[in-house]
Amino acid sequence: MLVLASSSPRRKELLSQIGCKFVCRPSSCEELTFRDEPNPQKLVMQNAILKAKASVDNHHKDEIILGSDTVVALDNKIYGKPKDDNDAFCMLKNLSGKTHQVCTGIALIKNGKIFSDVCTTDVTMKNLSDEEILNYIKTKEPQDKAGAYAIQGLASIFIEKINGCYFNVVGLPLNCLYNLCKKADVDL
Ligand SMILES: Cc1cn([C@H]2C[C@H](O)[C@@H](COP(=O)(O)OP(=O)(O)OP(=O)(O)O)O2)c(=O)[nH]c1=O
Repeated sequence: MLVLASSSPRRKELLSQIGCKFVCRPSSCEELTFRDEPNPQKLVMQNAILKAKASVDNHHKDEIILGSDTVVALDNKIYGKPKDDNDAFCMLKNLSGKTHQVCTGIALIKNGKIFSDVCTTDVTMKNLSDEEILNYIKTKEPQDKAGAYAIQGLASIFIEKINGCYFNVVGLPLNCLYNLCKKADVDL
């Protein structure tokens, strides 16, 4: 049985979309921040492993656990979920008119063995006026999203271009996950 170590409704939807049978077991763990690991790819991979490890149930050693973590990276800065509306404003103001990277780390634990990978997508956002940012923040969509936007939601109108996996931006790179499962001999 596959266990999705996540409370993200997006990850749940994406995994359901490919017909995978799984249970959700969100865990709470102390995640690393950019202060611990300034490299976004390494950061998300380590956090994905931490999340997966926190959901391991030692009574069910046959379970396969999937953890994941998404951040937005631009100009040597890493953006997670905004703390508040001000934080969301600053993030969107910085992302405006630029191309940033969205990195998602995924980690599978099978029989105590860890398999992990990371996927990166370039996302180009249009120039945003302060009014557009403020109106968007009012919708509350930015609150629980890395980089304070949801490509799959209202922010879709702000996205000029993407290069790479779309599902990675939403929180679960499906092709990357499929490849990792093959490596770990896990049947999705
Ligand atoms: C950039 C972007 C992020 N996101 C989401 C994906 C992730 O759910 C979230 C980043 O936060 P994460 O900390 O990666 O995940 P989470 O807290 O939502 O869930 P969990 O730790 O329990 O697995 O941002 C979008 O939904 N759309 C987007 O366009």
